[in-house]
Amino acid sequence: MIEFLLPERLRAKGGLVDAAVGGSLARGFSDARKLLKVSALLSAPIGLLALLPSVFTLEVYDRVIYRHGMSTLIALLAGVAVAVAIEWMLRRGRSRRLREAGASIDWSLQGALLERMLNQPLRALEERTAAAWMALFRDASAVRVLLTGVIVQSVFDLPVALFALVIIGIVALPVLPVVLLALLVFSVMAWWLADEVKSGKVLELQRARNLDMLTAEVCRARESVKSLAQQTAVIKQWRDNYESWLAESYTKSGEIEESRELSHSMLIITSVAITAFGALAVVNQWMTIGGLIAANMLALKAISPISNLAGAWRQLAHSIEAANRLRGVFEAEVEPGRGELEVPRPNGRVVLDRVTFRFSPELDPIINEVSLSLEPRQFYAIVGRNGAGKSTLLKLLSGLYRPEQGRLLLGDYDLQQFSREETASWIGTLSQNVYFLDGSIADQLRRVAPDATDDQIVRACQLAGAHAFIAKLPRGYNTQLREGGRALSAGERRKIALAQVLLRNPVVLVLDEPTNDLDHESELQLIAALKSIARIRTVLVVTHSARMVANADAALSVIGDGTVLKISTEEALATYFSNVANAAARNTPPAAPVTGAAPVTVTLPTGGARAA
Ligand SMILES: Nc1ncnc2c1ncn2[C@@H]1O[C@H](COP(=O)(O)OP(=O)(O)OP(=O)(O)O)[C@@H](O)[C@H]1O
Repeated sequence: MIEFLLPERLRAKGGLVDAAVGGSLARGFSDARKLLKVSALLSAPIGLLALLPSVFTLEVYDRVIYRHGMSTLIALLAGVAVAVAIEWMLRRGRSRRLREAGASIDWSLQGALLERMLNQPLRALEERTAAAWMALFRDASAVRVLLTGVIVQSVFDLPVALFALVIIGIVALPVLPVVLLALLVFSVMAWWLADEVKSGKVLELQRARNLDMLTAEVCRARESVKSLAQQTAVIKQWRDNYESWLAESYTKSGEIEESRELSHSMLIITSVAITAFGALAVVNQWMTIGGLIAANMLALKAISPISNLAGAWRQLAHSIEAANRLRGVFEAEVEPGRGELEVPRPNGRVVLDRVTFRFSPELDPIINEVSLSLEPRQFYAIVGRNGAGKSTLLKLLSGLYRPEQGRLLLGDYDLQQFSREETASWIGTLSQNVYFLDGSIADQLRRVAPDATDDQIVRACQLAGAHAFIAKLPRGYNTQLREGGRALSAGERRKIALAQVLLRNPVVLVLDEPTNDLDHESELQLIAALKSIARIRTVLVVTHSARMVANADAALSVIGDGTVLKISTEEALATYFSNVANAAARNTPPAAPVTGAAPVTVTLPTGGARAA
């Protein structure tokens, strides 16, 4: 079983990130392995010492009681006291090492899982729900429990069973066959109960996982549930899931209780059988009465590791399942790590060379053999109907999605060779969904550009239109954001996110519907800022805003059948914005290029205003 958990099995091939993840995993597991070895070694003397009370009983009956050996009793008591003290110390040492091994496995596995998860391509991240990703972290705990919990301790105690049998053979040979028979029955019973390990799945735990995931979803969607008054449907769905889990759990608990009761009865039967056979043997003087009592105690020691293992099958099956799921994540492909050489900063030309992309093999391509060349110092609007594929195209252009076929070039470089950090430092992406990790506004900005000066941060916020509202907050840049920034308005969140993008001073700016949630004045300011940035950078904006399109240099029309056309902004306006066309038909001027907005001087935050 431990074979599943070796770091070599959890490590995927090649790449710097792999080496880093594999390295920390291997270190954590190798530390744990050393500690487990010491614990296993300590288990031998602990097991031997644990048998002493039986030997003590034997000696008390056979020597002290029958021969009135008071000095023997004192010597035995002294010996037992020393043995108990030593055993206590050894047990403490073993528990400490098992605890440390658990901590080492937890630390390395959870850390490596997080690293591995965040280094997977965005598509792989999207394929599991957030709740499913969280469940994987609980899987890491299940692996730790397997390696340091009751199962390992029972395995460590198996040699004790052997020692106990040897002593029974010496002091109570006639009852040995009874004990061996009992061991056989317990082993068969343990195997019979191991159906979950044999089938490789624990239905109850699967249902518990589903219930956990649904609960997490409900907590996340609480606002939508409330605003759409979906409580009744949600509560029903949750109760159905709960009942499905409860039914399985109830049945399983029943089976476990039955097996526990059966074990209990079997132990009594074993003890009665040993006593009965032993009595006959004592009467026939084949063994002593002390041997009989000791044999009863030793039989319990021999049987308990097997019966403990039988009770731990469910945990074992769960841990094996968890390890397999984790192995799937560790074997999945990750994005390349940072290159060995720092290459010159690319210019802002973006080339799509016969690029095809689809979400899964059975679906039609969203982008089909598209070739495009987007030039630096240009402002492109990307337009198209809902669901046409604009955001998908943008994710391809920003390196978040990788083409199934074809190449994506930034300047002279094929984008596939770069790490996410390198790509993000050149292509700044503002996605449709803005989410902030817990921390102050300043923390959010520093997280993306740790070396930025205060002045650069403030300038990026000014450029993004965020500084004015941040300045008015009672705690300004120290305002704490929680749960993605719920305390801010959607427009405010978008402005801070734009400031994060600008702080990285990218050569290409890729923005997905940046004017969503912005008021009229903010939209005008943003358009003016983007126009200024486009004098030195490449700017690509997915938009439904006629005003934004009117101010772009060119438009890309995403048709929705896999093709993308490069068209003029006039065509884009005429085709996609019926309000503009209608306005034109009514002889009213279409949305004019921004002239009234306050002029914005663009000095990019890091490195100043550089030509692309
Ligand atoms: N993760 C995904 N898995 C499968 N299909 C997806 C996924 N994301 C998007 N799609 C599908 O791809 C198509 C294009 O989606 P995309 O988000 O690119 O559209 P869009 O043009 O940006 O739309 P909108 O204007 O509404 O934002 C849609 O039909 C959508 O259902």
